[in-house]
Amino acid sequence: MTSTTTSLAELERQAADRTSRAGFGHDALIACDQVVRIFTADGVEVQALQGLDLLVAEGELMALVGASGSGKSTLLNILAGLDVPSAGQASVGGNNLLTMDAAQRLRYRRETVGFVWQQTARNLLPYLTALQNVMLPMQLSGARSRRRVRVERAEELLELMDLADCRDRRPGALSGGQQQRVAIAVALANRPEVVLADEPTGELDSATAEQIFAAFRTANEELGTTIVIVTHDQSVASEVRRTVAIRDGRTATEVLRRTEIDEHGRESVVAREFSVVDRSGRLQLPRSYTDALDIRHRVLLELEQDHIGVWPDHSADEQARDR
Ligand SMILES: Nc1ncnc2c1ncn2[C@@H]1O[C@H](COP(=O)(O)OP(=O)(O)OP(=O)(O)O)[C@@H](O)[C@H]1O
Repeated sequence: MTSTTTSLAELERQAADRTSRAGFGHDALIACDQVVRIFTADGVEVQALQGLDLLVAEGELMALVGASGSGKSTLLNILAGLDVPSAGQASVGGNNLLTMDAAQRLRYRRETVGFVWQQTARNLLPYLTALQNVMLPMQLSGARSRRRVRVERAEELLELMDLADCRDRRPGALSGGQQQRVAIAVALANRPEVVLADEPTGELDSATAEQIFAAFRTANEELGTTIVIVTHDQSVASEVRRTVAIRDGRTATEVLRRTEIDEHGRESVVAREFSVVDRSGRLQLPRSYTDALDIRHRVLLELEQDHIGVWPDHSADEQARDR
C-alpha cells in the first residue's frame, strides 16, 4: 500500500515536472530550449549549437559573447529567421522558429525582428538616401500607411539616432558610425519587438563604437525594443546588465551587473559571473578553473548544506603511484 502511495506521488511529481518544462520560458520574449544546429560540410558533421538554452525578457538590452566558432552567429541567424535549428525549441514573441511556413517567416523577418550587421554595406542600399533607406522596410512590409506617415516615422527615427542633418545623404557621404546609426534606424522602422546586432561595432574605432552603443541604448530606453548584441568588444559587453557567454555551442556563463549605492551615496556597478546550469543539469566549469586544478576527465562532487563541492579526481595518478 505504502509503495503504491509513493509511486503515485512520484508519478504526480513527474507530471508536474513535465508541465513546468512545457512552460519553459513561456513569459520570455526569446526562448531557446536545447537548441541544436548541425551543419554537414564535405561529409563531416559540425555541431554548431549543442543544446543551447537562452531566455531573454521583453525590454532587455543584452550582449552575447564567445570565442570565434562558439556558435554566436549560428544562434543569431536562427533568431533572425534566416536559419532553422536541427532540433530543440526556439521562439521569439510567440513565433515558433521551427514550424513557421515561408509566408510566416517572411512576415516575421519584416515585422518581428530587425537586424544590424557588422558590414555596413549589408545594412544599407548605397543609392538611397538615409531617409529612403529607413522608409524602405515600411514600404516592403505592405502596410498601407500613407507616404507622409512613412516620411514622418523615418524622420523621427533619424532624429532619435541624432542624424537629422544626414537625412538626404547617401551612405557613401556618411562616416562608418553614421552609417551604423542609420542601420539601427532601418532596423527599427517597422517597430520590431527585437533588434539583433552581429558585431555592430566591429569595423569602428572605440569612440565611434561608444556612440553606436549609446544609439542602441536610446532605442531600448525610448522605444522599449529588446536588443541582443553579439560582440567581441569588451567595452560594449561591460555596458549591459547581462552578458551571456557561449562556449562550444552552449550557454556557459552569465555576467550580471547591478548598480549599488554605498553609505556615502556613491554609485558603483557590481558585476558577478555565474555559471549556467542547463535544463539537464549540465554545467560548464570555466577553463581557467579546470586548468588551475588540472581537471581533465572526472570530478568528485559533494553536496553540502548550501553549496556543492567540486574536487579534481586524481585517483588514476594515485593508482599509478601505488603501482
Ligand atoms: N554553413 C555552415 N556550414 C558548415 N559549418 C558551419 C556553417 N556555419 C557555421 N559553421 C560552423 O559552426 C561553428 C559555429 O560557427 P559560428 O559562425 O556560429 O561561430 P561564431 O561564434 O559566430 O564565430 P565568429 O565569432 O568567428 O563569427 C563553427 O565551427 C563553424 O565552422
